[in-house]
Amino acid sequence: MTGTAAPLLRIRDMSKTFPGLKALDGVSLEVHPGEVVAVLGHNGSGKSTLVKILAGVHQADPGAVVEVRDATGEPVAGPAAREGLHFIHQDLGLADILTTVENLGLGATRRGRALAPVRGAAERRRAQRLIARFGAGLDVTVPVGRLSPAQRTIVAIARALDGWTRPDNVLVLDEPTAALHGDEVQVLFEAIRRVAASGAGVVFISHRLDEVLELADRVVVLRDGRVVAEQATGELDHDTMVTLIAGRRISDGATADPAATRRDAPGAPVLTVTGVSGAEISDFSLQLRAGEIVGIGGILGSGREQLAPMLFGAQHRSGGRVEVDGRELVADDTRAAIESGMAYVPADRRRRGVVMDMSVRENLTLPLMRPLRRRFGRLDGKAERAQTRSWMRTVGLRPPHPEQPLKLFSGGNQQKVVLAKWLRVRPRVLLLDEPTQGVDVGAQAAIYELVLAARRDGTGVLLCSSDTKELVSLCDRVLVLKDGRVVSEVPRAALTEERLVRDELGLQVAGGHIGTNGPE
Ligand SMILES: Nc1ncnc2c1ncn2[C@@H]1O[C@H](COP(=O)(O)OP(=O)(O)OP(=O)(O)O)[C@@H](O)[C@H]1O
Repeated sequence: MTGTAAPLLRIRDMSKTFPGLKALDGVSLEVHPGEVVAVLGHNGSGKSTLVKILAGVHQADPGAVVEVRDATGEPVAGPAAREGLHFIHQDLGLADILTTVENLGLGATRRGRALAPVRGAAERRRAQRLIARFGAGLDVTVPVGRLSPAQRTIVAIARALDGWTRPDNVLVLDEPTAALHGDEVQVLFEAIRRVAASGAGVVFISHRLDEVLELADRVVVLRDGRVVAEQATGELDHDTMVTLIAGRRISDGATADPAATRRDAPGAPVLTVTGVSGAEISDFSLQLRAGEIVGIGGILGSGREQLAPMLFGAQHRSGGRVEVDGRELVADDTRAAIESGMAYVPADRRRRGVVMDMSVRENLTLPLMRPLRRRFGRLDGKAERAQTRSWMRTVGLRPPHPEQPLKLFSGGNQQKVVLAKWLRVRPRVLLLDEPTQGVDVGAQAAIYELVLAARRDGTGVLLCSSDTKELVSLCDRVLVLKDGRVVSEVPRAALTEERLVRDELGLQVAGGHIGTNGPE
């Protein structure tokens, strides 16, 4: 709905200059009551910077105007204006060492109950109720740092909505669905629609264009910090949005066909997993061959999120065997896994993928220095810099500044560095967890190309993804997990999104509508 009422939020002429870079350049934007406005743009286009300025994390350059009004059109000033804006940031802003109960308690703190002690059972029940609204059953008493990315997203959403006080507020969500499965996304969308229907305004940032088409009334497209388009969603389709974001026509990579890029039939087994068990995983077995991409699908809690870290040794496994090229790996030993030729690109890049204070060059070089060593063990700086430049071009890093610490890059650009870092070592086995989470359509296509190239080189790829479109695009076959066990194996010929969703949810074939996707 695009109301004619006065906007709840009006931004005019917002710019932001970081040293050597103009991240925002004269951005203007309005959000009306009941309206969902999507802000789109390539990685590094300035979306998060805009959100961080609204949240008071960064200060805009002089001259910017931000007006917050209530439903009667009256301007709201000072702290009340800030209280009228609620945020879910890309990094979720949770305290990892605190439990869900305590993180939700922090929400209470903001609303003036700072000194109220966390009242054991009552607070726990309140936390469980809030979380249950999002269809998630999670242990609200363990530190949030031990939850999966999707579970943490749900805690952040519950916290933002718990802080909701008035219908004329504005909810700002920066890529809230990046770690969520389709089913969980629908739960979130229902919550967002309820918020908008009550008269609030919503700003929604996402790279998932189908979701934008489904949820948003209007899109505002940023390119290199400027607004380059503003249009009602009803006038747009997927391809037009891709073109507006990239500034040119590109494929979004969703049509990648692994069969077309196959060099040979898959080779010898590179990864053999037998009867592996651990948290949320029971008796998992798999044989992954050289030059094969095997997908792992499953909803939140299916075990999908635990599998890759468990095989890599980053998460405890209580039984079973993992062999790379026929050699057994010691459980829970990531160093042994790396030495065996295994590489792992985690979903949660901020915590496990990279060293944020190090530069792009250092992060890229870190896992494999041997080829760059010269006499007396010194690194060949020239070769290192050339290699860094080449990888930056390959993944389209923006801005192309090899010496800049990783923490100063946008989320999507950080993801590109994590991927490049592990592809550089040419692993035997590549474990990918949500590899395109948070990356823009152009980078997604580039990442798919890199994964297919790794496979052509004989790498065995295990692709764990909540994105069924991604699994269908890339995989030779997909194993679907449910309640920690493999419930189906879908070969390439039978691979469709509908089939995967059906298996992931454990749905029965109903009236021939679902599951009529050809032979197995
Ligand atoms: N603290 C900072 N210092 C220097 N540059 C920064 C800082 N924060 C962000 N930038 C730069 O500002 C630009 C905009 O980043 P921003 O995080 O807003 O992008 P984004 O559109 O949210 O990208 P993504 O889709 O990858 O999340 C990027 O080039 C980024 O490297």
